[in-house]
This record gives sequence, C-alpha cells and structure tokens, in this order.
Amino acid sequence: MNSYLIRNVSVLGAAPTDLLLRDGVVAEVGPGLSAPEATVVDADGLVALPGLVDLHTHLREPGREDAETVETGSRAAAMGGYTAVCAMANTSPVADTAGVVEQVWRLGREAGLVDVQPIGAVTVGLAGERLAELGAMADSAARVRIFSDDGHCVADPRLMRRALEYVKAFDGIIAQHAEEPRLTEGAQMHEGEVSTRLGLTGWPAVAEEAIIARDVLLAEHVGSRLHVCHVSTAGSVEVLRQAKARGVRVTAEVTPHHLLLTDVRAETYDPVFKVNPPLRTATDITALRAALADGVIDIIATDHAPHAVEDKECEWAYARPGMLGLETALSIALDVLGPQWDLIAERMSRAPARIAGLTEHGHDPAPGVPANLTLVDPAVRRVIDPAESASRSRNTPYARMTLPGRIVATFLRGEATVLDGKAVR
Ligand SMILES: NC(=O)N[C@@H](CC(=O)O)C(=O)O
Repeated sequence: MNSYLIRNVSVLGAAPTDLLLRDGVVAEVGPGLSAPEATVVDADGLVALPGLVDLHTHLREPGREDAETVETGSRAAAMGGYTAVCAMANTSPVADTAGVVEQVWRLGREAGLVDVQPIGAVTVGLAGERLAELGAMADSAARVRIFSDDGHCVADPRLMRRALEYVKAFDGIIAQHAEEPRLTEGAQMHEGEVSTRLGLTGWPAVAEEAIIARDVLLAEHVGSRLHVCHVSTAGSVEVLRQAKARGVRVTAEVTPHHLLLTDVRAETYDPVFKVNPPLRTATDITALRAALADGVIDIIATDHAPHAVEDKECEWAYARPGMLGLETALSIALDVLGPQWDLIAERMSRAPARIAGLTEHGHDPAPGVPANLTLVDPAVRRVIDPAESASRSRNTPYARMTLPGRIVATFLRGEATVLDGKAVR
C-alpha cells in the first residue's frame, strides 16, 4: 500500500496542516509531519473534505453499458471527489433480485475507484405491482438498505405502505421518486408560464407535493424511514418542514441542477435540459437553497443520469430525461453555498453516509478514521468541457459554463483514485 503525506492542507477551511495517510487510515494530523516513505502531495491552498457520498447515481450497468458502466461511472465519481455512490436500481435487468444487486456490488469492488452501494428496486421490474425480494437483497452480499423505484413512483399507496413496513425490520429506507403519474401524463417540462408559452405539456409541482404529503403520513403511520429523492419545489419543502417538525422519520435530497437551473432553459429546446423532475422556477430555487441551509433538505444528491447520444440529441419530446452530475456537483455546491466547508461536508458527505449507513465514509480527516477524503482547489474557475468527462456520456447541462472549484485529489481507503486532477487509473 502507498502512503501519502499531504502538506499544508486546510481541513474544512481551518489553518493549514499536514495529513499522513497510511494503511488505509489517516495516521497522523499536524503541522510539519515527516514520513520518508510517503509520496508527498503539496496541498498549498487546497481544502480537504471527507470523501463525498452520493445517494443517487445511475450507473447503467447491467444493460446500458453504452451510456455508462460501473467502472466509468466510478471514475467520474472519483473525479468529482466522491468515495462512495449508491447505484440506482433502474438497470436492465432491474436490480430487483439478490443476483443483480450482488453483480453491481461486485463490479464496484472490481473497479475499486469508489465504494458502490447498490440500491434495490421496491417493486418487481419497477412495475409498481408486486414487492421485489427486499429481504433477499438485504441479506445478500450487497447488504442493501435503501430501496427505490426511481424513475418511477411507487404510486399505489397500499404497496408503499407494505414496502415501508417490510424494511422496518432491518431499519431500511424507501427512497421515493415522488411523481403522481396521473398528473404527469405526457409531461415534458415544469407546468408554468414557460410551458404555456412553448406549448409543451406541463409537469405540475403538485404532482410531487401530493406524493410527498401522502408518503410522510404513511411513514408516520408505520413508523418507518422515508427518503424523498430529488425534491424540486417550494411546496415540497413546506410539506417536509411540517413533517420534520412532527418528528416523522423523513430525509430529503436536492440535486445540483435544481439548485441552479430554471425552466427557462427549455426555451433552447436543447434536451440536455430535460430532466425528471423538471427544472423549476427561480422561486423554487430560492426555497430549495433555504431548505438546504436550514436542514429541511438533508443532502445534495447528484441524480447523475448518463444517456447515450441518440437518447439525448433528438427532438425534446423523444429525449430521455436526465443529466450528468458527479463531476460538477462540488462546483455547483461551492457556487450556491460559497465556501461554507462544514455545511458542504455535512450535506455532501456526512449526512448521506449516515442515511445510507456507510460507516466508513463521512468522517472529517482525523487520526484513525478511514482515509476517504478529497482535496479541492477553491480558487480555480474552470470552463466545463463535456469532452473531458470521465463518464461514458456527454449530457452535462453545464457545457461551456464557468464554475468555481476543482477536485485535485481523491483518496479511497488511503489509495489515490485521483491525483493532480487526473484519474489514477
Ligand atoms: N432523473 C432523470 O431525469 N432520469 C433518471 C430517472 C428518472 O428519474 O426519470 C434516469 O434514470 O435517467
């Protein structure tokens, strides 16, 4: 195993110090360390954060290896400062059996660039009709604790109740894609002034809010854990605020794109801006940012959704929804929150690690903790070039935009996965 001596790094914005990574852990912390056998990383001006943890990543393997593989998605994650990602279940075949979640888990271990924690489907084939084999996935080598039909809503309230009850036995979580399907039939973008002007069928905010309201009541009724995926509206924030005030066991995520981009982007008719739930309004962004600051929204999750060229570079109505996110998330967080390093660490590493039960992740660098961390250069401003992405897909909505911050290095259990801003393998 390699050891690394990281010199003059600011841990979460504090005064510069040195970190020695050895045998997979942070061995020592303090100024002026020496370790002749260690590779020296000059970290002047860099900030160390606990390795980022993404609760919502689409890796596309098995089934759409032309869009992403576990390995390419893992590399994109490492390049974005991540040391762990939760892989969504909407693969082909769907990750609704112990066999498929074990396959994804094994591919993640083989790639060895981030810890890949599979999420299992709630229902067989994401069809919303019968519960998948939740217990077998939980007992498998992948030790699944989060279940989601993401891409589809578990719309049937009885099935949702059963799922919440079932996972309670092993303190599991149902992560809901909140979208009342009857209210979004044929929807192409946020329902509002812009959709009216463009003549595109709208996806109303209430389709999300109605499901969240129902689900927090169900979670309260059965005393189980609910996680709400990609919250996108001001009204959803209010529902969550009330539920949390009552003590409901609910957590929630917001994506980088819902913190930055609005439905006005649809005026370009460029499908790179088509996503589910859709980009909303400036009012929603204001509410989402406030909720992220005050904790009503617990975490930033990327919803990294790679798509092959033919699924994105076509007419808006035929394009698949979804956008890349892993390599730009930290930059968007920095843009939106400023250098509030403790808040960024909480929302992008500690809280997601806690929610997912990933006990090796989400620890601030300190003696003895697993050496899962990332080094950020906050002073750099970079122009986003899709061609440079480590993802197999190119559908970033930030092409040609200038964003703050760059990941310089990432370490997984003390081994570099990214050094000098480049993937190590
Ligand atoms: N978020 C997206 O726009 N797309 C997701 C699934 C989904 O939530 O529709 C995908 O898998 O591509």
